[in-house]
Amino acid sequence: MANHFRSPRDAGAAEEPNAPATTPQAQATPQDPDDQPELEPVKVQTATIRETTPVSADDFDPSTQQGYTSVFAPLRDESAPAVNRQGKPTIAMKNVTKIYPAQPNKPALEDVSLEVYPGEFVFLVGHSGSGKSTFLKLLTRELKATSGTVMVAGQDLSTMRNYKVPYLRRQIGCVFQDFKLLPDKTTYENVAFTLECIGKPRSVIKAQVPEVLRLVGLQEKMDMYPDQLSGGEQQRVSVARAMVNRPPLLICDEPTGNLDPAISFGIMKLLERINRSGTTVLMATHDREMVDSMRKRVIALEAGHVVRDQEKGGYGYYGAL
Ligand SMILES: Nc1ncnc2c1ncn2[C@@H]1O[C@H](COP(=O)(O)OP(=O)(O)OP(=O)(O)O)[C@@H](O)[C@H]1O
Repeated sequence: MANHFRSPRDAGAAEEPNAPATTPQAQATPQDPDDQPELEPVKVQTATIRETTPVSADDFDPSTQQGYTSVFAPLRDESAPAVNRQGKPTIAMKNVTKIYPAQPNKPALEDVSLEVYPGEFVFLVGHSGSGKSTFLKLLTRELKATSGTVMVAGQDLSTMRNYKVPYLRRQIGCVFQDFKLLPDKTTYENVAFTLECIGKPRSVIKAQVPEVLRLVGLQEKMDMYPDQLSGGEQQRVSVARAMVNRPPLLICDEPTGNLDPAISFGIMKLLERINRSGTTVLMATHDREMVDSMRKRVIALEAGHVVRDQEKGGYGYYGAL
């Protein structure tokens, strides 16, 4: 059995001001210690997840551990009204323009203003080169806007000092097309690494990692390395890693881009479930079928402009280019 509890190799990396949000150490969030509701395990693709106790050698009550937060939040009632758009938005962009120095006459984004509220599920669609990745990178402060204001979770990224950026990124889970797993770490270790890097106690890690792996249906593959997993399984590890600390915002850049349709559907159902437990999800995608079947809010970009912002929208005509 792999050593789940070895020290992080470079826990200090979490505090690097410019650590990209693509890394596990960038993903975390403030915790609510009272948030420990139970939830039925999810059915992922064809595998039924058995109701088991968390895989742990020790018999202890994780909820008594300081810093423990269950990843199993209650699901929002599906028949409940759509998201309440009052209060503080998770994302607020006002007149945002981004110009790359290499293309000074062609803004990648121009005068973009929009708001995304807590609990929303939003698809970001558009042709290749329309500005989707630029949009997402502005939210993690991988890029800074040339002008305008970008607010995430109430924080103004335009004026945020570099040393605060890692703390911002702890509130944003990221899932990418190419998974970005650490190849020399097991499933368990890949997820645990996120918590290790932000200094979570070993007892908390030991409780939360099996719990989140159970949620994504990988509790029986905890000791496998990424190259022993299928693409869909790897993506589920990366989803587990992104949400192990229950970030309020989950950003997904083409999360199903490398997966076949059936597997993609399982990933989308997982993301939808995470969303229904309160996490705001923003997903850039070219997956027309997925967007059309989910009927969520759709924001469409064309040449750096928002050309559509539609409740329960479809993909639109972006497939040909
Ligand atoms: N580092 C960069 N330097 C200069 N121009 C860039 C840079 N990154 C992106 N661009 C340009 O900005 C525009 C938007 O690119 P972006 O990557 O955001 O599009 P996208 O919608 O994510 O595309 P795709 O769907 O292919 O990933 C494009 O014209 C692109 O060429």
